[in-house]
Amino acid sequence: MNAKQLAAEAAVEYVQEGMKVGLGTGSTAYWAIRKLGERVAEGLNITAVATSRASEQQARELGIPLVSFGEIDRLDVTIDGADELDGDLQLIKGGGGALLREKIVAKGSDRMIVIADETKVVRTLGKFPLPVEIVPFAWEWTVADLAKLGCVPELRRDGANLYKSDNGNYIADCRFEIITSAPELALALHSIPGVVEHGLFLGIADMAIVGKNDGSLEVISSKTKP
Ligand SMILES: O=C(CO)[C@H](O)[C@H](O)COP(=O)(O)O
Repeated sequence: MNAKQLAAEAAVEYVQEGMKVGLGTGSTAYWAIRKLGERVAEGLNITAVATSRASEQQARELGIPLVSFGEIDRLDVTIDGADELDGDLQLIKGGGGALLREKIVAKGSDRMIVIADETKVVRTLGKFPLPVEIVPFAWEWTVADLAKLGCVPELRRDGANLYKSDNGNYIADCRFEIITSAPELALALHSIPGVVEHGLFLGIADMAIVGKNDGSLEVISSKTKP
């Protein structure tokens, strides 16, 4: 079993009968959805919402019952991957382009469990370019404003075209040398009108389950969330 699958399957053990579950996006979340599908096939009764069209399709194929956001007001748990995480459970997400939906779903969950392999754990965030979802309108100005924050922003591409998120927006991948204060950066990003959301997840994750290549698991718990 690879390290991503190991972490994902350990996280799925936290899902109990009757729970409302947020399904993450990406190659690690894929394994969690797969395992959840197995448990549903064995009789586990849950409902779920997905953070991307890709995860929604996977869940449908596996027979995981999906509900609309109008039918529920909160989720019990969300299981999702990350591009980087530090020891304080600050995350960079959005490598798969789903950061806005992922943040909405994670913030609407009583518990967010991050699943990752050990390569995602860093001392300081910033090596992975920070994904920022921006509206297409006047994107040139938004990208110029992002550059003023000390990064090199690059609009994500999808072959010959600009990449569009499930929400119809662009993603600017912002290359910082290092992110010295993620909370300050988050505030600065939200002050730019064309920014819809950014991939810094601060004070949102409750625990991370990290799979290692030697087959072991490390659990990092939040020091700030009760
Ligand atoms: O934030 C995400 C998608 O928007 C993913 O969780 C993140 O990119 C990690 O992906 P993977 O598990 O494939 O490494």
